[in-house]
This record gives sequence, C-alpha cells and structure tokens, in this order.
Amino acid sequence: MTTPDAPLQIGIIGHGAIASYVIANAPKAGATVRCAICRAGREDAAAAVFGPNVQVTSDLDSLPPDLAIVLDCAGHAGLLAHGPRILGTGTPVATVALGALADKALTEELDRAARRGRTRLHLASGAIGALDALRAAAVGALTRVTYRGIKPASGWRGSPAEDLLDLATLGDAEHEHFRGSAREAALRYPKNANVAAAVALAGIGFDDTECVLVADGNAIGNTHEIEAEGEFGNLRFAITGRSLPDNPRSSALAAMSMITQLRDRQAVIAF
Ligand SMILES: NC(=O)C1=CN([C@@H]2O[C@H](COP(=O)(O)OP(=O)(O)OC[C@H]3O[C@@H](n4cnc5c(N)ncnc54)[C@H](OP(=O)(O)O)[C@@H]3O)[C@@H](O)[C@H]2O)C=CC1
Ligand SMILES: O=C([O-])CC(=O)C(=O)O
Repeated sequence: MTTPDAPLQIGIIGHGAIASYVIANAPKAGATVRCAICRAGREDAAAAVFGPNVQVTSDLDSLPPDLAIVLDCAGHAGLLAHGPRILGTGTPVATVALGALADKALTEELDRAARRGRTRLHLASGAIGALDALRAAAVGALTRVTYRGIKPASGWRGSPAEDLLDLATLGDAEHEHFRGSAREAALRYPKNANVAAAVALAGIGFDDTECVLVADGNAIGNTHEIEAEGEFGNLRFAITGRSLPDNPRSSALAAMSMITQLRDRQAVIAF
C-alpha cells in the first residue's frame, strides 16, 4: 500500500518527446516510472528510451495492478488503444490527447470504462492555460469562444497543412490553413489541435468553439490564443511556448502539465 511519502508507482503510454520529458522529471514529483506501454513490435524502441529498470510491454494483461496512475503520452492512438482497458481495471489515466474526445464513441467508451473501474480519466491542461477561468465562466452563459493556434512551419509537418501550403517557403506572412469547429480541427489535426479540444471541453463544447490554425514563417514558438465572452465578462489569453527538443510540434508546457498531474495526486492542499 502506498503511504503519502512513498513514491507514486506510475505507468506511461508512449516513448516520444512528451514521455521522455516525463521520464526525466517524474522523480521531481515523487514518482517512479514502473512500466511503459508501447505498440506491439516497438518494445526495443521503447526500452531504449525507458532504460533497463522499467518494464516495457505492449500487453496490457501484464500491467501491474497497483499503479497509482498511467500517463498517456502517446496521442490519440494511444488513448484509443489502451485508455478503456486501463480505466476498466480501476487504474486512473491522465492524457494529453484531449482531441481524441472529439470522437463521441470513444468518449462514451472511456466514460463507461471509468465508471466500471470506479476511477477517472484526467485531462491535462497541455500547452495552454486559462482553462480554469474558462471552466468557471462556462457556469454562466458563454456566448462566444474562439481559439487560434499559430506555429512555425516545423510545427505543422505531418499535418493536413502540408496539403494546403508549401511549408518550406512560408516567407514572413501568416498563413491560415484551417477555420472551423474545434471538433473538426481535433479530428483532422490529431497532433496539433489538442489545445483546441481543451478549450472546447473547458468552455462551450467541440461544436460551438471556433478554431483557426495558422502557419507563420516568423513564429519562434507555438502560440495559443483564446478569446471568450459571456455572462462573466470577457477573457483574452495568449501564450507562446517553446517546443520540446525532440518534437517541434509539441510544446514543453504540455509535458510539464503531465508532471502537475503527478503532483496533484499527492497534494493535500490542491487547486
Ligand atoms: N494537449 C496538448 O496541449 C498537447 C497534446 N499533444 C498530444 O501528445 C501526443 C504525443 O506528443 P509527442 O510525445 O510530442 O509525440 P511523439 O511523436 O514524439 O511521440 C508519440 C509516441 O506515442 C507512441 N504511440 C503511438 N501510438 C501508440 C499506441 N497505440 N500505443 C502506445 N504508444 C503509441 C509512439 O510510438 P511509435 O514510435 O511506436 O509510433 C511515440 O513513442 C501528440 O501526438 C498529441 O496528440 C502534444 C502536444 C500538446
Ligand atoms: O504543443 C502544442 O503547442 C499544441 C499541440 O500540439 C496540440 O494542441 O496538439
């Protein structure tokens, strides 16, 4: 049994840029990484990232039953593949892949699994802030919420922006390549619109949140802007985050927000 001072025993899904940050910083939050979940056939690649002291598996049946939490750092595919099973066994999961919840069927499956396991799926704040204010504002009537995400060319590689823009020759200008609902953005840009999903989930939902995605040849970081109006008043928020060294698409703050998930589990005076 875990005492308040014993390290949290945690699992991690994925072995990419966010997972690497979490592995390096979990001890700061009093956590020990006990196991890693990868896709079948990727065990060696995952083991190279996690090192010899962490159990690496693609088989959820071999997960230790007493993990304090599993951090999903693998994106939409990881949450889809592993989230329901892990939640169903009673282990909480925290995810950065909020955009996956734009898929109503997956959300329902996760909801059923968490209820069955009497546990919770925690949504990390990721690369954005101000979600606390937006959530409180949503208690009154919110009349408009817009999200604008701006990244340099490297941040849009591997996304549908590549079909619309020549990312190699963006020049100085801003190039809008998506305008629509947060749901459509989250489904079309699984590696880039999780922040749009976070804003939607905190505020007025996937279908009513307006989303604009922009590639900017001059951008030196990943900028996220929220504007909201409602009964509470109005809100404007902007943040420019540095990306992680291993992935120009992903802001370091997203990985940091997973470490706060670990801190939150142990805090007795908490936000
Ligand atoms: N909420 C937010 O603000 C943010 C959310 N994100 C989300 O986080 C995700 C991860 O980001 P990042 O670490 O930078 O991405 P990386 O591409 O660096 O890493 C993704 C990792 O996930 C693994 N993976 C993929 N599918 C599965 C699966 N089914 N089971 C287990 N592991 C899997 C990949 O393994 P393999 O090599 O085998 O494919 C890889 O190790 C992004 O794709 C995005 O969806 C990112 C940034 C911000
Ligand atoms: O990391 C970021 O800046 C945002 C991101 O990729 C996402 O919203 O999925």
